[in-house]
Amino acid sequence: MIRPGKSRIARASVRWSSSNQKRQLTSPIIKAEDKNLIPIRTNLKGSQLLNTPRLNKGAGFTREERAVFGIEGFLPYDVHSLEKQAMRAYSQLLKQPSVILKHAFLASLRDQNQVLFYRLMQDHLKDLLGILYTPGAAEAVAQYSSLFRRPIGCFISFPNSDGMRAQLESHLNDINRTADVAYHEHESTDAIDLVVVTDSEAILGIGDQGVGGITISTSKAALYTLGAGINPNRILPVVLDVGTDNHALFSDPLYMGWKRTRLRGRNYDDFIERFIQNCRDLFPKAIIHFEDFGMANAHRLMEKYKDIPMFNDDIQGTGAVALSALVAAIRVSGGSLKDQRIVIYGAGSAGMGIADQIRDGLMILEGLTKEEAQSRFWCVDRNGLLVESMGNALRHAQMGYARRDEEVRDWERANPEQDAVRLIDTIKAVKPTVLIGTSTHTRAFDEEIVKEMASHVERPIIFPMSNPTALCEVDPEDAMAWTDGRALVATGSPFNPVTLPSGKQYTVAQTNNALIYPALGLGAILARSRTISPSMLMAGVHALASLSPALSNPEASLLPDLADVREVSVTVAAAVVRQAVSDGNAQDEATIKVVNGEGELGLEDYIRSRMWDAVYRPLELVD
Ligand SMILES: NC(=O)c1ccc[n+]([C@@H]2O[C@H](COP(=O)([O-])OP(=O)(O)OC[C@H]3O[C@@H](n4cnc5c(N)ncnc54)[C@H](O)[C@@H]3O)[C@@H](O)[C@H]2O)c1
Ligand SMILES: O=C(O)C[C@H](O)C(=O)O
Ligand SMILES: [Mn+2]
Repeated sequence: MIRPGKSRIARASVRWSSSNQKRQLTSPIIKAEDKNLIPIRTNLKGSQLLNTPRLNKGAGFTREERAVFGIEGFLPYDVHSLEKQAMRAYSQLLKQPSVILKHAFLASLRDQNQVLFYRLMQDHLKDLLGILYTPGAAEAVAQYSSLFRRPIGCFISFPNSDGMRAQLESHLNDINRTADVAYHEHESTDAIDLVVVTDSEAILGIGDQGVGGITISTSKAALYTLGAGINPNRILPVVLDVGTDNHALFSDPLYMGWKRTRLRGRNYDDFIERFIQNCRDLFPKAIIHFEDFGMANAHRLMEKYKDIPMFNDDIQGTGAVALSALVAAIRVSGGSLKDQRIVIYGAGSAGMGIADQIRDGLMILEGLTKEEAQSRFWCVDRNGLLVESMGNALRHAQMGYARRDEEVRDWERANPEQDAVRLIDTIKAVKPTVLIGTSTHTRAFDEEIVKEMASHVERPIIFPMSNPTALCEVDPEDAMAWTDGRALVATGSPFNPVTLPSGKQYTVAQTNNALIYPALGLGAILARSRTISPSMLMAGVHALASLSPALSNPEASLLPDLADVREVSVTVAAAVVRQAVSDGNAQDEATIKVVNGEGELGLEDYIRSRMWDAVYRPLELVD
């Protein structure tokens, strides 16, 4: 992905933060109340206003607003603060007996009162992330059609594709009618900064989910707001319904999507092209976030659209978060990135995205050639270790990583009858320092594998990154028990802290792309970057790695807590913006000025000042 000579991150200018350079997370000094929020102007009154989630305040409407907008008779008398409303909503949520019903409660709150939904989420982010996002979102996606109440997001279905432009325009008009997209003075009035789109072929680790994939787009969209303060009214979550190869959905009478096998080939490509061109026309400033596409399409589309502001979260976001965690882990284990022997189990979008990002890190930071960098990896997929003799069976993204057959010829095999070199064979022969799981293979890193790895290295670095929780390659508690607490572990889904043999608690970092993609998006939006370049990603990696708690305390988590993502995002977005400006990729004059030291605020405060907060803005009636 790094094109030699194109990246302007000069090797000499790149320094990983060392332990004494660890950055502190600071709390925002710019409060929502000080942001000079523009009143919302609307002509909606009465029940129409109450039924418009982007404007509704429920019991939070002031006395004056109730009189002006004709809603006194629609509401009980007392006026409640947003804080009190959030407390009530939280106690209602706690009464829901399961994760899926809690998720459904949050979805319906979002669909009633947007500000209250975000305020509740912000107040209890640590508790609620696992419900709204991974792992809760997985269940919600899978049960989409049975739990459906009211649609949220944008549905572009292939059989309706003649009207695609009109469908997108309707969303734009609807946003302009039911929301005031300019949140504060600096914001432009043309909506849509960000499109989050999935075609649902590879949702998390649960595969093809058809139209239910809309919930991954809406969850990722909510994380942009919670994690980086992107105005929710300027984000469009989209599902492209191109059919499904999940035949269980066909036989479900309640399934709500298009009951056809998945569109492939030319028709698929033309459909995606029309979607991208319509987005470029209607939302010229928007960046496009691709989520959970199948591996073959994900890589192809990323390559095809690399000259527009887009990124693939599963490939690039995941690569970036994994490299950040790896850099932190190496600080603790000692040694350098170039000394690592890295086994990746599950050579799909995420696995190969991680390989590419670490490879780029080796090239930029350690000055390795591409071939030297690729020689540090052994990738194992369903059919075993990737080797050159697999030929055409190798996917394009895997090619540079296939090992020479001679290398493995004399390896000891657990099952010599089989051609494939299994994970255990690879671990025995390679003696890896790093083992990353993106396979969706539950508990694949069993006791034998983990103990074998730990018998060769002092601090085995083990990242079981598959989501949701049930698909994780190893429970961190087991990994710690099998290594006497020596492993450095980070997982994709949230896990509780582990008690080590010493009696100390070990916090397991959540190595989830949610720790970095919101800030990548924010940085790209503020800079109005022409593309999202490899050097911007690498700048984000540096910034995130510099915030690792493990830099100052080797027993601490490898990455900041996902619940602190909003402050993490300020630092990461600042790095991304700076890189976009120094690459000549930024187009936003105001932001460029700030980076050049000509603004009223420093860059981080400027970023905070541009973030959306869950507060009620005053309402003004217009005719
Ligand atoms: N932590 C994160 O931020 C993050 C980000 C993206 C994806 N993921 C997770 O990574 C996993 C893979 O996602 P993806 O988008 O790369 O999917 P993918 O389908 O592109 O890749 C999965 C790969 O694993 C391989 N595989 C499946 N079963 C296997 C087995 N038994 N042994 C070896 N290989 C096997 C498949 O052949 C495929 O190449 C999912 O669980 C997803 O949730 C995590
Ligand atoms: O959604 C997540 O939790 C991360 C990631 O994008 C995934 O596909 O698993
Ligand atoms: Mn994903």
